[in-house]
Amino acid sequence: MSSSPHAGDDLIEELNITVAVRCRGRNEREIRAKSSVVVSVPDVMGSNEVSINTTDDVGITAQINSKTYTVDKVFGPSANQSLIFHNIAEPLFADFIKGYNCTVLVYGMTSTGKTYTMTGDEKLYNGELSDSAGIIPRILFRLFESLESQKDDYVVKCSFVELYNEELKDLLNVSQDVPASKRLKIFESDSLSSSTNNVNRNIPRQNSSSTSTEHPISRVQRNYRRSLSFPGVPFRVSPSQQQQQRQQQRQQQRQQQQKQQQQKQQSPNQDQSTGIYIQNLQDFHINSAKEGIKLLQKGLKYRQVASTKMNDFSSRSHTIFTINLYKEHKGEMFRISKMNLVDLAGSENISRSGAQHQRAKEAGSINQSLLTLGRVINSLADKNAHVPFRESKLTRLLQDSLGGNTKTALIATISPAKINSEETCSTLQYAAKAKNIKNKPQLGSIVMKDILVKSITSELAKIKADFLSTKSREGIYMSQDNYKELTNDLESYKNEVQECKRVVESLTSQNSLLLRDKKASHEVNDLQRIKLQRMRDSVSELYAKLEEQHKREQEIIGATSALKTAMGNMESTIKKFERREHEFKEKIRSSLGEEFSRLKDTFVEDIERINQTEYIEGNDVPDHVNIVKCEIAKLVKTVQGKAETMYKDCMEKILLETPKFYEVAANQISEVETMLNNYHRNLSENLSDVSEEYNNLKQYLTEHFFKNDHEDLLSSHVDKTYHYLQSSADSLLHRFQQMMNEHLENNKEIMIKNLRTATSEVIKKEMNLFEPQKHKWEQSFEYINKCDSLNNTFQGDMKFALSHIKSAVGTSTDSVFKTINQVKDQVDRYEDPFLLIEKNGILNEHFGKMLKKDEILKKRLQKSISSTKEYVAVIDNLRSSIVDTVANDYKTSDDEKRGSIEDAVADLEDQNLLSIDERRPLRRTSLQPIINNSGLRKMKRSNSHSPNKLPLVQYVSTLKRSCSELDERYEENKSKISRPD
Ligand SMILES: Nc1ncnc2c1ncn2[C@@H]1O[C@H](COP(=O)(O)OP(=O)(O)OP(=O)(O)O)[C@@H](O)[C@H]1O
Repeated sequence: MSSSPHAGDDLIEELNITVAVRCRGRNEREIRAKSSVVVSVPDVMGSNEVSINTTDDVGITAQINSKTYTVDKVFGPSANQSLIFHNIAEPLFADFIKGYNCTVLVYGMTSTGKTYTMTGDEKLYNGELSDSAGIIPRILFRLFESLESQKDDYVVKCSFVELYNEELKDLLNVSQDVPASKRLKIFESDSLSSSTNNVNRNIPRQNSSSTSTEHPISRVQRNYRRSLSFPGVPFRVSPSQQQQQRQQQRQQQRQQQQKQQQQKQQSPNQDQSTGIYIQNLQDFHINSAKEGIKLLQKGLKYRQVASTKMNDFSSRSHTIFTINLYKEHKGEMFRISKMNLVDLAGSENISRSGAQHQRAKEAGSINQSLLTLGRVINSLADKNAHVPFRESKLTRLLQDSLGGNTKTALIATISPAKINSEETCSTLQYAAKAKNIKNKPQLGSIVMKDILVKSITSELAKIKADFLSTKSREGIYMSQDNYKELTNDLESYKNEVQECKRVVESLTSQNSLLLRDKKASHEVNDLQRIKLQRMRDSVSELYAKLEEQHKREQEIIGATSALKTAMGNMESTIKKFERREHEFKEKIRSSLGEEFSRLKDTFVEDIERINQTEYIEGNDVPDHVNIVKCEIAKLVKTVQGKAETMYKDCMEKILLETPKFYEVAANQISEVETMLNNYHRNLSENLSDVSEEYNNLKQYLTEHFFKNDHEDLLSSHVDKTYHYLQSSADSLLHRFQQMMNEHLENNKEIMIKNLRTATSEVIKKEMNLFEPQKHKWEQSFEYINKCDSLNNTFQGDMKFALSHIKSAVGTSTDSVFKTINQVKDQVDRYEDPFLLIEKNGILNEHFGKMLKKDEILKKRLQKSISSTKEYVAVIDNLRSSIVDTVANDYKTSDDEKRGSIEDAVADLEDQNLLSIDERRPLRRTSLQPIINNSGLRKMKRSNSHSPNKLPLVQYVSTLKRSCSELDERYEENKSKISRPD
């Protein structure tokens, strides 16, 4: 709904909304995120411009590319609460005291310090505010300071309303299950007057712009139950009291109608506008700042606050703390003014704030209402006919403050960090826009003192009655109904508490689960963000590549079109050249073709003739070669003969020496053989002696050794022993058993002694017999030694003989080698055949002749070839002359055509009309003298200076003349060549 103009507006001065920007320092989150500062503001204050660099540029470029917004005042991170209050709130406060309705709004992204600015630290320390106290507590203190310093009477009331998810809530009167009739509703004063029986409709609304309260008197009457001295403790009213009240109301309505009439007369320009108020919202009387602070604290306790990713204590609702002031005005009247202190919930990027479920719903609602507020600001700034106030409750509530009749100040709070730059830009944009909104501030309405006093008195009377009734019931301090209601309430509260506890428990467990989910989703989000960043990077890279590609394509397209044009030009030129070429070819073919072919044939014939004749005439080289061959053969034969002789000599010598050598060797071998035989015989003899002795020994040993009969000796001894034993036995026979051992013992030694003697005697005898054999045996050893020495001698003799043979063979070998070396030396001493040939006079003579003739032949050939080359060069020259001439002939248009003529000549060459022989390339330089001498050079020169002056016929005749000249020179050369030197 747009604010409609009213009669008398012309008299009211328009005033722009005061817009300030407050930029806090980077908070911990932003520092942790290493998000740079992109907002330029003064440290404290002193400028009205805010710049923000949304690009990645730095330095001067950053300054140039930054966006700048102009507002009324800018406060930096060092601006404290007191400074903000003095600069923004205090001027409005002065107006508020004067009787104007005022509004202070804080607007901005979440966590930028809206609540800090508006409320700050509201607690009291020894009855004093802290430095961090915000605007509301400071205003409350300032208000009572100011009021108490003045003599004027006053009444101060406060209300605190919250707009949460598009639902209004009285933060000072929080009760569960509020009946529908008691719910807060936004009303416009006109609609109220038509839809309700409220006494207010009959009360003159000198200024009905009050947003939270209708006319104070009606408010007093409607909310009579409220205690003035104990705000927040609601009183119940009995039906009889209600009846009584209704009667009083009706009476008062009548009185008010009369007063209204009077007031209209007093202030005809007032009460001209429509107003917004909240039905059922309770306001509480306060007598001091402390009471106000208590109300504020009570309301804040019920405010919707939650922890979000961006702010640990994020306000999830919009709140309006209203101070209503009834200030004595000209004795019997009181002027009503109000101060609306609005703390808006922060706009937030749901994906960044990590809001889910309830938080996301809240954020959606907040964003929606802020969006509407933005649209309202835009419409007002652009002075649109339609302003969408009705699109949200927030804008409806702020209808009087934006473009209405209040004095308004807007504080836009911003973050300096780059991560919030998008939201900061949006906030600044709205702030800058809001600066253009014009309000028409008007003084508040007036109420008669007696009405105010009466309403308060009646309210007090009700309270008093209540007290009296409770007192009369002894011990019961409130009415029975109230008591019952309270008991019921208490029961239901108990149940609710139990219920709540259970809910809290389940919510706590849910919360822990949700927190876990939140953490996980944060991690996922972080990953996604990184991925997104990477993708963004690659997309920007691709864009850059595309850009480059596009540039190249443009270049290629340009080049292609240039080429096409060039091709078109070339094609036309080629066509022209082709036509001219054709004509030229025809001319050349007809006029010069025959001449040149004739000339070419002549030269070819001549060259062949030269080739044939020069090699055949006087070619006696084979004869000389034959002679040389013969001489060489003779020499070879001589050498062979000498070699054979030498070989024969050598072989003869070898044959002579070899038999002698073998004779000596044979003699020596036979000597050795004789010696060998002698030795062998001696050895055999000795060995046969030895073998004989061996045989003898063997025979003895087998036949006689220990086989000699010594019976006599043995029998004598045995007999002796037998007799002795017999005698002993006989003597001892009787005492055999006693004396046997003694006897044997006694005779044992004797027996041994006897046996020993007998044995030694036997051995002695045997040894005597063995002695001759032993002697022979020892002799056989001598034979063996003899044999050995003989053998050694033989070996030595053999060695000697063999070494002799060896030396004899060595001598003969040496002599053979000597002979062979001699032969070799003789062969080596033969003369070098080449030297022989050198010395050979006949050979040398013939060789000389051959070389001489060869020289002559070469010279002749050289001359013939050079002459031929000259002729060919002349032809080449002629050809170029033709080219020049023809080119000159065609030089009528431009020089470029020369190329086509050259091509034509090349074509003629291809057709074999101009070239003599491909295998002999022509050089113009070698024919320079001829060309210089011929008339062609002159002709060429003259042509080059004066094109088109020599007609083709004239040229051909000159050509013919040159040809005949050439013929003459050729004949001359030919005769020179054929003439032998
Ligand atoms: N200028 C400032 N100086 C010191 N601290 C500040 C300032 N501004 C904000 N803060 C601090 O930043 C935190 C967030 O501020 P506050 O709750 O006021 O933000 P908000 O804009 O109200 O956020 P939301 O919209 O989520 O309610 C608080 O702890 C507050 O103390």
